[in-house]
Amino acid sequence: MTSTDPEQLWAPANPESTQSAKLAAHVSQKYGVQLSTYEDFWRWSCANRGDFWSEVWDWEGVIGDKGPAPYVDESARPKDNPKWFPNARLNWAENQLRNAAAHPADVAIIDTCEHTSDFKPAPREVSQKELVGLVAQAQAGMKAAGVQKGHRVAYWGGNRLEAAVTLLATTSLGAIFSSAAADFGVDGVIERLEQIKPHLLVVSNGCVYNQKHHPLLPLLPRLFTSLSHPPANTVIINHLPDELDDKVSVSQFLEGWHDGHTKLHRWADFVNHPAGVPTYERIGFNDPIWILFSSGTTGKPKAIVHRCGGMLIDALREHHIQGDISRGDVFFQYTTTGWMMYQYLIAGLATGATVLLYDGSPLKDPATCWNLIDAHGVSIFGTSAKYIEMVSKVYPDVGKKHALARLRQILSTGSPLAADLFDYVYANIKQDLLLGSVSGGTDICSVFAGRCTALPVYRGEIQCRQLGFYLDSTSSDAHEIPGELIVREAFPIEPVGFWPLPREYLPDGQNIAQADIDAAQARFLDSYFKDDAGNWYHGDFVKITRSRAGNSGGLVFLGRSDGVLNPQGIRFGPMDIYSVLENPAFAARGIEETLVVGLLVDGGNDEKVILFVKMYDGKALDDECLKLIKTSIRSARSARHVPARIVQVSDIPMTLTGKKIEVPIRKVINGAPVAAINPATLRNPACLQEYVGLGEAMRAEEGVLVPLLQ
Ligand SMILES: CC(=O)CC(=O)O
Repeated sequence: MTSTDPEQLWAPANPESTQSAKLAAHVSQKYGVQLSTYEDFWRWSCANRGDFWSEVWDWEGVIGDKGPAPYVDESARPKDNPKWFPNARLNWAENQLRNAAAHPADVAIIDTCEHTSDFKPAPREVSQKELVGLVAQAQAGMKAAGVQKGHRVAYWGGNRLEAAVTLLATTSLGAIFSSAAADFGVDGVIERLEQIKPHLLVVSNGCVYNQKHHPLLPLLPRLFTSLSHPPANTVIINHLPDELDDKVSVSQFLEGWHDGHTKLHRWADFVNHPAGVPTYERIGFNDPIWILFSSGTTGKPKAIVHRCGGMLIDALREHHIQGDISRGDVFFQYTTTGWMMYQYLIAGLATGATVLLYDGSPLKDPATCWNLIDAHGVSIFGTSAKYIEMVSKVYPDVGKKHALARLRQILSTGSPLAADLFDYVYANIKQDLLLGSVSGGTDICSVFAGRCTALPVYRGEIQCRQLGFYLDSTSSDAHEIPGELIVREAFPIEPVGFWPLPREYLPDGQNIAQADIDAAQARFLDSYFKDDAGNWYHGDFVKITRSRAGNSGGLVFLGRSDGVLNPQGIRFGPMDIYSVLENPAFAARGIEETLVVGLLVDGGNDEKVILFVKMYDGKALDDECLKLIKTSIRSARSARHVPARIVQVSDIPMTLTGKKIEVPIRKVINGAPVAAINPATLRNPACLQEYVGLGEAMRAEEGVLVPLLQ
């Protein structure tokens, strides 16, 4: 330990009893190697990729046929996107439901949602056996509707039981799932469905958020008439009772809507088939399983297709081997169906744990998640860094108000977790738990920098690089020096490509133009690969620390790599600023949200750091607050980090998944047209125009006469 090492905040009581340590011992013995530390194991897993992932398959008892070795071409670069387990056959849903046979009465899913004064459904507990039956029924409905391997099934609605059943039934047939959250605007949904042309749409009649009913049915006519190929069948789920609100009556909608293209069904009718056990169509490891859309802000959303086998074995690596989640655990990840954390959550079923679903606002009543944790004995709670920050401001004394008796891990993602919030969690929520800041994202539908139960937690750092991923920064072995996050070796959760995939994956692809397939694959290559070595570029700016306690190096994420700031040659990420300001002291001063970007000056040779600040209603950015911001940044970082301008704005633009958009706003304030930003990808596109005006004014004041970015 050196004086610059961050404080160790937690350490496992019994690291050798963790799954990762046991697997390392098994590998050491089997391969005659000595893997004494996590770092040894991580290095071995990166150097022996076929063997490592094959060991994960065996250790996890994956149901299916692994096929013979070799399991991957070890010489292939990430850019070659090699096929993994080329002869394997497996089914994702079969593996998620595999615990039903031995433990039919275990609770598989607890389905909960936000209440209103006139809508208070009790939590639904669904046993393993019941879940299998529900999937069999939904599968029968899908078969009757003609759904087959490779067809797309889309879901639009809340994170409720029927969404999970739809996902499981879709994948049981080898069909491809895609989902949009209930709060996605209809334009965003049109843009997604138009790209993937689903055969079947399952849609909720509405949901509750912020104690209000949000009906979706009124949006359906616009959706259907806008799609060039409306789904042949649409199934409507009564998540809100008909009588709640006359705008949401499913009966009226079913009677009133006849467009002749899509056939409407009630969920209850669609699944009206005998329960029993579904059939499982085993497909190839590299066959598509679901399509996620990236929250890119220019152009159409990227339709990222993930591979079946990778999604299965990597989730087991993540949840069981590195997270020690297993039967008896209750896993609650706060998510909507529009975020990749949805798949991350449902994949917890394969461990035998109970998965808790909650649909609604996590903060309208800030006690909500903590009440669920107490009421249902949640042991693993996943949330976002933003949520933890908000809780620290609006409901700080969680640990005094809640027992949190079984809680042993809190996972945080979505954006980097500031060091102060590590302190907050350990001081105000619970001391004896693993606080895992984790990072990955839509592009890989998983986590590749994250938690490991065998390792300590250091303040402000992600614990480790996950097994099987040769993560590095472009500053390479010069650890502690920030650089771009890259993956140096191929990995099995690399997406198959963007939709539409090459024809070998398209059973019904005869109507897809080759030019569209080629354009999608070219966009895929362009999105992630930019050097001759064929490394994967993830788009993050990161610092990987020296290894401590054998942890393979901790990671500090510093913002999107293309949002890197560089005033007077000092490179730093927006997170360096956010981590100072995301602090209850600033919330108390009225700061709600901030965004940092660079304004190019000196012909583009230099830039000035601009901090946009949104204040809570009725609060103004006064001189005292400005002074506090500057002095805090100066003392926490350096004088070079102090923004050249601090500007109050009415809103900070956010993607549908709640991410700030530094890169497009940087372009806008430097003169690029706002039309390049796709408004359907934002929660609050109306605020963009304000940034156009601010950009013009700032450029005029800085004497920038010609816009420097297009
Ligand atoms: C795991 C993640 O990285 C989640 C996200 O930020 O989208």
